[in-house]
Amino acid sequence: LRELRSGSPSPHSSSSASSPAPQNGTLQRLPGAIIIGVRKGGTRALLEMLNLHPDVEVAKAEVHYFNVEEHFHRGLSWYRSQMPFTLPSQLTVEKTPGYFSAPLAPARVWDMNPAVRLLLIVRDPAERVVSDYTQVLHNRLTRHKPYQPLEELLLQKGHINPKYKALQRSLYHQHLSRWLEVFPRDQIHVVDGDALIRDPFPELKKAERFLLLPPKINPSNFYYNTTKGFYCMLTAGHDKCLDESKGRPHAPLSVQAFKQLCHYFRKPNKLFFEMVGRSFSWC
Ligand SMILES: Nc1ncnc2c1ncn2[C@@H]1O[C@H](COP(=O)(O)OS(=O)(=O)O)[C@@H](OP(=O)(O)O)[C@H]1O
Repeated sequence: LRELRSGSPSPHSSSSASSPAPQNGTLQRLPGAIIIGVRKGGTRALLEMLNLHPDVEVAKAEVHYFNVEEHFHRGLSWYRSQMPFTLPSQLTVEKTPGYFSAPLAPARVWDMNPAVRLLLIVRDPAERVVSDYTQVLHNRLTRHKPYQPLEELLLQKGHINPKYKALQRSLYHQHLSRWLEVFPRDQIHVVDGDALIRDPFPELKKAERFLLLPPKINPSNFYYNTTKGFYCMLTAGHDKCLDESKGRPHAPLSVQAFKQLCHYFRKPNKLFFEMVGRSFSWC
């Protein structure tokens, strides 16, 4: 438990677990838990909701340490400097959805701390593709860059184009198998992102248990915001919804193309269900 809380590095890593600059008895510590993905799975919602717990402090921005070479080569002291200040009893959590599909990330995370707890939040992979495209589209429109319609990227001569990056990011079994080459299954907790949208509290309870945290998150920490169309958070009189980049209207896709997408994911989903030992009611 102590190792989990302090995020102690493995004997192979060169730096110590906490920064040398204390602030009111607090230090910056390596994370004891990381939300590794998936992109557009609900990683921000999960991080902010875990942050409701008094024993949890989170890195506000995505750190991209294990998946971006330039960051990784800055070393663990740089990584630690991106973390919040915490007391020894608190758990530091960071989220970078890009870790999940980054080939070198599993071994690098293990080298940092083989006892680190990993959270993976998944969502219907077909919906995730549309969400992923919608985000890229939004970024391109904001920068006045040209863009292709989703259907053009997704289909080639009427068939699913397996080279489309957003599609590949939804092949959860492929990415998870790399993590399972390095980490034992029980060190990776799978969160149902669709369930988190419908009713966050039960998913948060399970995550709390997995992280060995005392049960402090309550149903009263959540309320459904009809304007936002999502659950928002309430703590100590503060009301917090995620920003407008979360829960955007999705880009249009024909019913036929969406059906093809669902069909395409049938086999990969089955492999993923076998890997995690549970199934999800995806399209
Ligand atoms: N409570 C609450 N409020 C708002 N949004 C919520 C919430 N819970 C889950 N979600 C879903 O989170 C999706 C975005 O996922 P991520 O945060 O992982 O996206 S990102 O990869 O960091 O860009 C986002 O996906 P889209 O709806 O496709 O935008 C949301 O559906």
